[in-house]
Formats: sequence, C-alpha cells, structure tokens
Amino acid sequence: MSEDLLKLHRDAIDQIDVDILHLLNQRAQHARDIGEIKGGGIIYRPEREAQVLRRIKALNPGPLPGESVARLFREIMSECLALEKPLSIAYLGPEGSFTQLATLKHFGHAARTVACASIDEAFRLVESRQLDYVVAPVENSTEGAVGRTLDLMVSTPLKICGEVVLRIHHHLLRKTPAMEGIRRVYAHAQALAQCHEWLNKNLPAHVERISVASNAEAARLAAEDANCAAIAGQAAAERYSLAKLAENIEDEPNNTTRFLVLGHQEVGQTAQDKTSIIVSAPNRPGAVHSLLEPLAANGVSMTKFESRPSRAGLWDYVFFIDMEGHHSSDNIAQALKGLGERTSFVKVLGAYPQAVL
Ligand SMILES: O=C(O)C(=O)C[C@]1(C(=O)O)C=C[C@@H](O)C=C1
Repeated sequence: MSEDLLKLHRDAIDQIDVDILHLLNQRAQHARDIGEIKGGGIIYRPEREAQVLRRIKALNPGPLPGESVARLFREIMSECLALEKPLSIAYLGPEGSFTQLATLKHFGHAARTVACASIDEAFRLVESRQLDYVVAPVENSTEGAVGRTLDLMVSTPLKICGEVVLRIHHHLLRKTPAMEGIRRVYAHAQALAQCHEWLNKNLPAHVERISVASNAEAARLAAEDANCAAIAGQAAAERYSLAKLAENIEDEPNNTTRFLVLGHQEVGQTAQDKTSIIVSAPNRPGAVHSLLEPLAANGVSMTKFESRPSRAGLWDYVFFIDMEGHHSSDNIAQALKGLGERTSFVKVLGAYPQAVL
C-alpha cells in the first residue's frame, strides 16, 4: 500500500466533503426560503419530491448505484423539509414495525414518526389534524389486501398522496440464540401465514403459533419471555435486542408490502402517477363488466382491482381500482365521467406519484 497515494485520496475526500457541506447548506437555505414563500401553506410536496428523486436517478453517472443516490437525496430532502416545518406521521406501530420502516423510507429520518395501536387510531389522529400524514399497509404480495385499511378508505376525508413499496424479510427472533426449548411463536397473523411452510419444516409440531396485533408486538413479547420466539423484521430485532435464530424465513422470496400515505392535500401531476378510486356495483350479472368498459374505452391501464363486501347492502360490493396516470389527465377524467354514469358511488381516493424508492 502506498501511503502517499492513500493520503492523496484522503486529502481529495476532505476537500470534496467541505464542498458537499457548503452545497448542502446552500440547498437547505433555498428550502428555507421556499418555506417562507409557502407562508404557512402546505409544505410537503410529494410531486416535487418524486421529480427530484427520479431526476437524480436518471442523471447519476455512478459508480454509486441509482438506488443509493436516491436514498441519500431522500434524507437530504427530509432534512431540508424539516427546516421549513417538521412533519409528524402516524403509523401502525409499535416501534420497529414494517410500517415504521416504510414511513422512514418514504419521509426520511427527519420526520417525527408516531406509533399508533391500530390503523383506525392512525387515521383518526390525521383526520383530526393532530398529526400531518398517516402511513398504512394496504396489500401484501402473498397475503393480499389489508381489509381494515380498505374499509377506512371508504369514509375517510383524507386523500392518498403517496405509496411506498417495501420488501418484507421475516426473521425468527429470540432472547437466547438457541432453537431448543421454544414453546410459543408470536407473530402477526399475516407473518404466520407468510412463513407457514418454514415453520412446518423447522419447528416441532407442539410449538404454539400465536397471532398478535403486529410483528413488533410479537418481538416485545419474545423479549419478555425466554421460552418464546417471534417472527419480525430487522428493525424489531434491533429495537428489542433479540438474537436472530433464522433469517429471511418467508416462504415467498419476493414478499412485498405496499403502503399508502394519506393527508389533507391533493397532489399535482408528475410523469408517472397512479389514481386510486372506489366504485360500488350491485350484485347483478354484467355489473362489473359495465364498470370496466369506460376504463378500456379510454385506454386506462389498471394496476389493481380489488373487491370488498359493501357495508351498505347484503352482497353488494365496492371495488378498489388503481389506474396508471393522474385523474386530471384527459383519459382518466373521461373514464371517471363514464363510471359516474354507470354507478351511484364513485370516490376518487387520490392521485399520487408512483413509488420511486
Ligand atoms: O420544492 C419545494 O417545495 C421544497 O420545499 C423543497 C423540497 C426539497 O428539499 O427539495 C423540500 C420539501 C418538499 O416536499 C419538496 C422539495
């Protein structure tokens, strides 16, 4: 190793760090000035943030990977935004949950995250304006929809202003690093289902599987009782200082959860958006086909079509539809008009940038 060469590079890094420091603070000053111009109005602008991150990824010459530079800029924007006004975000807790990870992935670490005991409570805190935004899980690639979030969307006045997509890795966690003597495994019902095959193969049949409100809650319980294990993610393992007995035990390697971000604002258009709506349909032949017609006729691509029993009438259904594009664009506006002529209930849940990170 040449000491001279090493020093040369380190001196160069020292100089670059000074430049980065100055540039970061210049950027922060501009954000602060923008905050003054907004004058107490809406500070968080998801459309602008998506544009900044997409542009950085597109311009990135490497050798840093695009995903990495986007994550760094995510944190820079998070700090700049906090200078304008710190954001408070309600999420499905407790601390260490996947929803908290999703929240930090989307808003960065300068946001104040508030753990809530239920999805209902998280929505309530934002609806009553005690907190600014809510992050809630909406679907998992193996387990399907999160029913409670969908049900709350029917009546909430909040608008979707973003989505977060998170790869889910489950680990078997315990206070002591040994597989022997486990009597119970705690996990959220969805995590138990997602690791079903692994549990059958690797744990004796007498080990009880107990579903609890969240994976982080499972980790908390396992931290209190050495006879128990928990299925949870990395954040919960760290939060409760648990040993990892087995890593990535999910049966489906591409296990992914999608979360929604909701607040009180409408979001402007970007080059890649989604629009989410709910429509109702009576339980009669051809009703669903009739709903899909205006979408097809206007060349609108659907990314999701999910049905839930409506609370209003026996065997009536509501449909959750996600479409590519912003509802202010011509084809979606026309499709929505067509839908409105065919059903008594159409609710636009929001238009928002497709997940960038
Ligand atoms: O452009 C803005 O409106 C800003 O406030 C600046 C900024 C940024 O740091 O780039 C910060 C927060 C917003 O959510 C979007 C972007």
